[in-house]
Amino acid sequence: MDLQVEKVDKVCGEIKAPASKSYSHRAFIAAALAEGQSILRDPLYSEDTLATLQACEKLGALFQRFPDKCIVQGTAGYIRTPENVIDVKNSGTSVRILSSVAAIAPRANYTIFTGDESLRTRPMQYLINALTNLGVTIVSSQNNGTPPIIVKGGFDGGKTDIKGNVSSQFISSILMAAPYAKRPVTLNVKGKFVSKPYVNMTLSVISKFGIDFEYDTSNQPEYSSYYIEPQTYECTDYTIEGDYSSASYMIAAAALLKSDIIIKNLYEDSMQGDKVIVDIIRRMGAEVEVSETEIHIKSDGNLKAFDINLANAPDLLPTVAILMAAADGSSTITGVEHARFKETDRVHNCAAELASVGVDVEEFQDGLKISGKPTGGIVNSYLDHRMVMAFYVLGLKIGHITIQDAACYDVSFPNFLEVMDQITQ
Ligand SMILES: O=C(O)C1=C[C@@H](OP(=O)(O)O)[C@@H](O)[C@H](O)C1
Ligand SMILES: C=C(OP(=O)(O)O)C(=O)O
Repeated sequence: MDLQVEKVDKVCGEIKAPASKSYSHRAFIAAALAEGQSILRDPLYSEDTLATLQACEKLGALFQRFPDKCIVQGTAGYIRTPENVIDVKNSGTSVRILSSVAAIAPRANYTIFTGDESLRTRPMQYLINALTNLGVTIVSSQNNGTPPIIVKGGFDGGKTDIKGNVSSQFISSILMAAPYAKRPVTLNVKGKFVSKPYVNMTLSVISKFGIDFEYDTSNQPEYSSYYIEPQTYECTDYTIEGDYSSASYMIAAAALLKSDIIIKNLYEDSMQGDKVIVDIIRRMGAEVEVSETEIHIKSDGNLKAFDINLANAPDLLPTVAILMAAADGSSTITGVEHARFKETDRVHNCAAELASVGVDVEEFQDGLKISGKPTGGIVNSYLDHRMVMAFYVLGLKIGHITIQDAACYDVSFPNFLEVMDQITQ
């Protein structure tokens, strides 16, 4: 499906941000690992989070899905080996976190994870190495460090190191499965630690499900250390907060256009790194009032250039790139080399597609230098949900944008188009 986007004048209304993708993945997995019945309130049912939910069902948990909640009968860690391979489609979070989880299945059985063409390029080697040191048998089927991944049951535990510069999902993965290792697990994250807020989100979820852990981050940037002893996840009643990454498209539209909009379900004390989008639009010139559970944005649509490091918020790269393209002057994004290993190489593809709509862009290894002015044109989405949603917002500002292969916003934000229609009427 191609999307034709035309200019609109203003953004207004009151809207609820969709539920967090990252918290939904973690809540589904923690509930699947818990003893007893958990209630997960306001979860996100998108293509990615459903990939995790269905994988957890194949590993033995029972899910009853309702629009506003999900009731999960957990496995208490006694997971079973699926009858067939598990296809997690486009979801990096699923393949990364569930690879460690599959290792707690009974010994001698194998779980196989695969996914779509993009997923089969996602790096896994650091996780494979770190789990191997913990007594797990795990291989990349083609021996090239990417999925398909084959995991044998059996997670001994012990001590392992991992480099933190490629994906925090490797660290979240080991932390989520560690309580069911035979022995305590010590995980040292070495060197640069990108996307760290996501690891803090993992710790927050496992702690809500009764898991105790210790950590020491005082030696950063050399290393950060995590320690978890054998224990059982407890069922709980857990509410999933709104998603700043998904909301970033509404927030960006509000900053770029004349606006007066309230976005609910965004928590002021959220641990999400992508919360920085609020500071970004403020620095660019929008007026933002933040209260405990919502934000109120007003803008005249004129934005100033600025520079930012997005190492802790890589999913904002496409959103911030289009904001910069519409701003006056020249702006720079740094710290996002790891965004090259997402659904697509987002550093390169953002540069290519901004150039194709008339923007001056310079690409470097860890970021982009961007100076306006976009004129419009045809945008290749590379089947990447965030490229679709970001360029859609740019289209609302400048008009005359056609986005190819645009249906993939389903991956994280199934009602994206309805929500955008609602606020631009
Ligand atoms: O753990 C998570 O939920 C995520 C971690 C981030 O990945 P990296 O840690 O690979 O940067 C982020 O890009 C992804 O969308 C979700
Ligand atoms: C990178 C993303 O997700 P994942 O790693 O789960 O595929 C994303 O949602 O932008």
